[in-house]
Order: sequence, then structure tokens, then C-alpha cells
Amino acid sequence: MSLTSCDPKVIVALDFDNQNAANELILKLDPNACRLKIGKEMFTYFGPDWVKKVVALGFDVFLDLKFHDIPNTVAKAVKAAASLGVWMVNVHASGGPDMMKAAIKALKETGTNRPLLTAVTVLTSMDQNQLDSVVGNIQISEQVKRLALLTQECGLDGVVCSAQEAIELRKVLNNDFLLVTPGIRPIGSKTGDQVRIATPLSALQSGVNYLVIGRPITQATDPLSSLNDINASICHFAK
Ligand SMILES: O=c1ccn([C@@H]2O[C@H](COP(=O)(O)O)[C@@H](O)[C@H]2O)c(=O)[nH]1
Repeated sequence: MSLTSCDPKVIVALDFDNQNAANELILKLDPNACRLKIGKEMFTYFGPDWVKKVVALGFDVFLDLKFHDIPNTVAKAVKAAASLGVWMVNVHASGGPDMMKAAIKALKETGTNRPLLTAVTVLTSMDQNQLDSVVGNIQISEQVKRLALLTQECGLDGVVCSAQEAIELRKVLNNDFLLVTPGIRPIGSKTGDQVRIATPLSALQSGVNYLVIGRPITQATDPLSSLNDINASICHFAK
């Protein structure tokens, strides 16, 4: 079953080292059925011109470069990302309030059709031990909540978090503040390096806005069928 929606919930993470392989998949996809995410690997190999080509095909593109630097540098970087016509860009919330405020200010100055700006809270590959070795003495759920509230105070559009935190976050954040969640694994798919995972349906039931899904689609024998199955499983949430 294929499903088309004017607000596709699935963002397909294109993590390929081969542009032809990515293009082959993209040509099978429908911008009404999914959005696309281009991350550090593909951006580093294939650059801004390729991003513009994907945008020109009509896809909403999340440029997932997770900027984390001093405010002036990040402000200029998000402005450069906006010039590619992408739908969403992101920074690390742990870069702090001055950096996040500089980034959203720079985007607002680019005009009304600016990309959405989200901030990464705690990577979905991290468990409590990993977090303890970076930031001591705080539970993952608390750290995610702290960074999400800070991100909202700084005026950004949403956060990247795990769907496991969504129910608690929805209690304290504005309804229109976006929750974008990687670590999505349909039942039976390999976890890989993801730790804080959820199924597509349970994520949306928890209040998530967008599902970032890479390998369960891109590494499937039939990626289009995998995407269609996921969309069918969440058709209740399609607008
Ligand atoms: O906390 C985060 C932030 C970003 N990601 C990115 O999402 C995709 C997930 O791909 P899968 O193949 O579905 O695991 C990947 O591009 C990551 O860089 C994340 O996983 N967690």
C-alpha cells in the first residue's frame, strides 16, 4: 500500500557513500510520501550543488550537519545552509544559548521562507553510561528536557531527541514545538548503533512530529516497499 500525504512524517536518512545509489533511490521516492535527510557523509562527499539538485526535485530536505561552534561561525553556517533552499537545518543544543540565539537570528534575517531550525539534545546512540562519561550526574531524560527547554527559550523551532523522551517533553513544551526523532526501528529491523529506539507508530503516539529513518529503508531489499509499509503503519497520523 502506498500512502501520500501533504505532511509526510517520515524523513528518509540518505547515508550513502555513492551518489548514484542515492540518486537511484531518490528517483523512486515521492516528495508527498517522505522527506529526505542529507547528513555529514553525503554533504562532505557530494557538496552543496548536489543538495540543491535534491531540493529542485521537490523534496523537503533536512540538512543534518549538527553545527556546534562559536555563535558567529554557526550563524554564518546556518545562513549558508538556508541559501541551498533546504527545509530544516540543525545545531547542537549543547553549543549553548548564545550560539542558538545567533543561529535563529541569522535565519530570520534571511526572510520569511527560512528553514526550520532544530537542536540536537542527546544523540539517540547514547545510553546512560555514554552520557555519564560526558556530563556526570544527570539522567538522560533530564538532560534532554533541560536542553529542549533551553532550545525553546532561545526561539528555535524544535529539537532532535529520541521518541522515548517524547511523552515527558510534550508535558512541558509548547504544542507547536517540533520533536524530530531518529532511532526509529520498525519491529524486526536491526538496531545497529541506535540505543534509544521506538517504532514509527509508538513514536507518533508519543507526540513526535517527524520520524528520521535511515537503514531500515535504505538497506532494505526493497526500500520503496519498506517506506510504504512504514507509511501504512502510521496512516492514522497522515494529514
Ligand atoms: O540523535 C541523533 C541525531 C541524528 N541521527 C541521524 O539520524 C540518522 C539515523 O539513521 P538510522 O540508519 O535510521 O539509524 C543518521 O543519519 C544519524 O546521523 C541519529 O541517528 N541520532
